[in-house]
Amino acid sequence: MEGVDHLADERNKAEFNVDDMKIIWAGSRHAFDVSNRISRFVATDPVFEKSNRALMTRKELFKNTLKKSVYAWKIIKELRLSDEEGIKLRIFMDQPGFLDLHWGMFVPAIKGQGTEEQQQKWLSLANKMQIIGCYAQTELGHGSNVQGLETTATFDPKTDQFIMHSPTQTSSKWWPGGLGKVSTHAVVYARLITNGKDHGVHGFIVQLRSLDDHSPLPGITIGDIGMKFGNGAYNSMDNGFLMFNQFRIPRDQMLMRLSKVTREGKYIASDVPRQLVYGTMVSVRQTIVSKASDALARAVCIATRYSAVRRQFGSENGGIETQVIDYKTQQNRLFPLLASAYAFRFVGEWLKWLYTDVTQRLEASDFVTLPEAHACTAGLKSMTTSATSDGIEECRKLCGGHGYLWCSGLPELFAVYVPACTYEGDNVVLQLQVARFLMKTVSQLGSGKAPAGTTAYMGRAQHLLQCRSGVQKAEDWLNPSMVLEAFESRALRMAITCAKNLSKFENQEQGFSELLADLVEAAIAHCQLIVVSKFIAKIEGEIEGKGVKKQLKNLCYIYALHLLHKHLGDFLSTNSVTPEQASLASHQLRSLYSQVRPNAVALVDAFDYTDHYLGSVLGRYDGNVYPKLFEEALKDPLNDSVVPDGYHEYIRPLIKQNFPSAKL
Ligand SMILES: CC/C=C\C/C=C\C/C=C\C/C=C\C/C=C\C/C=C\C=C\C(=O)SCCNC(=O)CCNC(=O)[C@H](O)C(C)(C)COP(=O)(O)OP(=O)(O)OC[C@H]1O[C@@H](n2cnc3c(N)ncnc32)[C@H](O)[C@@H]1OP(=O)(O)O
Ligand SMILES: Cc1cc2nc3c(=O)[nH]c(=O)nc-3n(C[C@H](O)[C@H](O)[C@H](O)COP(=O)(O)OP(=O)(O)OC[C@H]3O[C@@H](n4cnc5c(N)ncnc54)[C@H](O)[C@@H]3O)c2cc1C
Repeated sequence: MEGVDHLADERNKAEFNVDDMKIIWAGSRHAFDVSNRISRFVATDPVFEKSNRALMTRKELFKNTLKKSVYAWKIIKELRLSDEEGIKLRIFMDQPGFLDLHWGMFVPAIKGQGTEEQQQKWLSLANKMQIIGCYAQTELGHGSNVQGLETTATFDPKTDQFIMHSPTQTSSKWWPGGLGKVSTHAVVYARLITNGKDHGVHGFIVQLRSLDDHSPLPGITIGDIGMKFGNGAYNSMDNGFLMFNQFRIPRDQMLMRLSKVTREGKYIASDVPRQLVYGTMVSVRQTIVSKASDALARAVCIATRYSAVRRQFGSENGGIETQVIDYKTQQNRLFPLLASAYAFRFVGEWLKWLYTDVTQRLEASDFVTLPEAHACTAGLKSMTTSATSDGIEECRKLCGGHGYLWCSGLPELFAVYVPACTYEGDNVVLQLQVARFLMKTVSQLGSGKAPAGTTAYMGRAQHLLQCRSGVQKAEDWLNPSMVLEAFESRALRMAITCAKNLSKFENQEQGFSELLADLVEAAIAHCQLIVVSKFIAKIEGEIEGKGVKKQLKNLCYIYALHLLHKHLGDFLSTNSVTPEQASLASHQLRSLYSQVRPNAVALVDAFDYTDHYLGSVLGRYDGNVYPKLFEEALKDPLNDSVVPDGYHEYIRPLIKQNFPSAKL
């Protein structure tokens, strides 16, 4: 029934004020207002219609993305939207495209690595979108191993230019978003060579296409790398390839904030760590964590609303059947994902703070917290994107058969989201960076240098290696210090075991290679501890709103205890908990599920997503699922005619068995 709220009963059950929770989810009243206003604006503007994109050809989809992106930019300029509003507009537009890379990587790379002069020149063009840029780092042969990139930038002192060259097929740039068809410029990462000496990978601003007719400049071969996973989905993006044939750029287009090449060809390295050349990746990894909570929340919102609408079994005497959300199995799969969405939100907020702090320190030439910022952004990017990808797929299964329909919104969400496990650093490669950081921290224990920040717990190694969990009854698992201690002792013991095993090898690098799998597990345990501890810090802080804190506490303990349950092997093998304590945790978890159940729909309403953004018949706000599924089915082009195209050619001859005789 149109206009009826089929989920009204669910909403009436809520034991907290949803509007207050919306503010907590958004981060502040101001952030909520911006998000709410921009999402409604996008939802009502026909240019941002997206329901038809799965049926578009690649070319149509690409052109449609251009149209939306340019329209978004026009709105940003005409309405004088702030940066915050502009970012929200792009998010709610919900179609990956060149704007993401221009604003998300090209501009930040110039800001982070360009001199004041370079920033003035290039940012004034980029900020007005008079040039469009992308981030060209990955090559056909190397992505993870940035030091293995092959593209060269050789200084020619005669002409005061760099010669950009792709010496092999594998040195072709391959993957950069926006490169294939749109970008006029790129920040290109290449090996800097002066006087025959290789100084490693540096960034260069390179013009790729004519600003008059968009044709590639002579010496440049460029194109799109082809279709990617899923219909619609990430195929709106022109990920590209690029080869240079002795292509020349002026010397002042090397990004020279971190190191310089003089007119004479002298290389001057500054005294800042060389890793700052990777700074753009660190900044994007930080934003990806908040985006993980967004994507997971979308999937969970769809699965929760649909689970409340969907009924199967349990009818007595022809009465009403059971809502599938009432099955404990459904709750055991769904509620930890709901809790994870909130957990990633709060750790994302904290990571933003950490990133801002390290940026300010770097400006004051304080590099002390850089390794921790790198480890946290890498590890949390890895952990949250892996959990979110798995979570979206789980939500699809939670919606049964209808979850597999395109109009559930879940297949496309998965297809767009899953490459997050790969871009900005393969998730395993990133956890290995965390593992290196942990091994270094462990090796310094007892040296008088106290571990700080997220590894401060390692400073209590003596206690954490010996302690036994004090949990005696199920409710003890609602005690923050008991939960934290279990996670800390598990993480520390896993790290120390790795360090001990490493020390058995004469050659540390060989040992590291042998122990890769264990090291990744230890890194994940450390990252999960960070997320749990930041959630606990959140619920221990001031939280306004009727009943809000209680809900967040429930979600926090669901998050922690489901991890304990999922990684029980780690907790038991490190003696961080006993089997009896683990079974008390399962008991507590079931009780928490019962407390969340009446609040589940309201907890996903707090995300404040519009039906446009969700793009899901199953997740509609009004729960009016079945008539809308029919409407969607009838829109399919196969239903344009009752008798399908091909009937006379194939079906009729088959039925009548009168096809021409086959010849061998
Ligand atoms: C109007 C519209 C408005 C707005 C639009 C707005 C917003 C959009 C915003 C953002 C976009 C958001 C989401 C993205 C969406 C889509 C995706 C699109 C783009 C994707 C782009 C990419 O993928 S770019 C390419 C990414 N590539 C990688 O990530 C490569 C991964 N590899 C590496 O990072 C490194 O090579 C390595 C870290 C794995 C190893 O490096 P190496 O130099 O070999 O290092 P080691 O020898 O191992 O270590 C040396 C020491 O250096 C330390 N280290 C390494 N990296 C860093 C670092 N980054 N920072 C600090 N320190 C670092 C390392 O730990 C070692 O330390 P030691 O102490 O041990 O010596
Ligand atoms: C949708 C999308 C958008 C992208 N956009 C951009 C962009 O805009 N700009 C850009 O420059 N790049 C971009 N990329 C490229 C991306 O950054 C790389 O694909 C990514 O960094 C992974 O590198 P790779 O492809 O070389 O993977 P590989 O490193 O080849 O990984 C293959 C396998 O090897 C494993 N592996 C690799 N090294 C190790 C190791 N040391 N130890 C253990 N296991 C290892 C990995 O875990 C993985 O299982 C994009 C990629 C995608 C999918």
